[in-house]
Amino acid sequence: MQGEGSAVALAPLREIFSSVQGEGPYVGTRHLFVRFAGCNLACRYCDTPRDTPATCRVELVAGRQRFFHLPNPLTPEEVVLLVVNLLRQLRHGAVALTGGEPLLYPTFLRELLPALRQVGCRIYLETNGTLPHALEEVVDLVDIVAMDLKLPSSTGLRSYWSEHEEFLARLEGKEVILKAVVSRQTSKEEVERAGELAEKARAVLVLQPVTTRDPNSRPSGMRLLEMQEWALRKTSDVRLIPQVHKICGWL
Ligand SMILES: C[S@@+](CC[C@H](N)C(=O)[O-])C[C@H]1O[C@@H](n2cnc3c(N)ncnc32)[C@H](O)[C@@H]1O
Ligand SMILES: Nc1nc2[nH]cc(C(=O)O)c2c(=O)[nH]1
Ligand code: SF4
Ligand SMILES: [Mg+2]
Repeated sequence: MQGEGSAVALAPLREIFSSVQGEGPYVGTRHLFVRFAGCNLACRYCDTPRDTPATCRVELVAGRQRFFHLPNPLTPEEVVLLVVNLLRQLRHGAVALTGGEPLLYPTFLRELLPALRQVGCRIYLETNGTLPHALEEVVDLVDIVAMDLKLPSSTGLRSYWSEHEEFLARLEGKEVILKAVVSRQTSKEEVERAGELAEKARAVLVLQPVTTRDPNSRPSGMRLLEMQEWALRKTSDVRLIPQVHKICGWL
């Protein structure tokens, strides 16, 4: 998103806050979350609003869940100042870029990330793995990529296997976490395909049970064990990890 006649990149954000990483192998680590607004997908299970809010809510004191609000869109400089204010208060393992879909804003990220790296924090990118060209623009500026594998059984969308393959091809040498949200309807074929991709990418595969009030969508504990076994026939590191922040009451 470009401002009128300005060279500065702008992006709409939803929130900036300090919390405990609730997903994947870094669960339990303190991360500084920067959540972009807007997404190119519409996963059935998504727990994040799809709109672009008029303002971005920002924590003043890391982790206290007390916010001030800034009008969207923001500039990279503003985001650096807001993030540095929180990083100065408390050690964080990484700045976690999420959304919405952060890779909708590659120009903004190219201006934001070098400044964040200068303050010495690792960059953790949470992404839906469907925008390989946008990834190409920023891959040198991120340290850890947590890439979702979008399974039709849980997203309710078409499959994105070819985009995922193109995306992974650009992640050589990066730390990659593959994450698949699974539901009661997730098939053996989908899980095996996810395992094959993880094996090819030499990445850990996280099977993340969908968080839902719908008992017909929630996979049973036994079904999750079965899914793990299906995936373990294809790759060696398969972990069953729910969204811990929703269990523990963290943002
Ligand atoms: C909100 S998305 C934003 C980043 C990116 N768009 C993506 O999908 O990875 C962040 C993570 O939350 C997960 N997620 C969202 N809603 C969920 C739910 N109801 N149950 C389990 N995981 C969910 C997504 O699968 C993704 O791994
Ligand atoms: N605590 C916490 N951990 C998270 N890991 C990934 C998240 C996301 O929404 O991208 C998330 C989130 O929203 N909160
Ligand atoms: S890609 Fe991520 S942000 Fe977009 S709808 Fe799916 S889960 Fe939500
Ligand atoms: Mg979340």
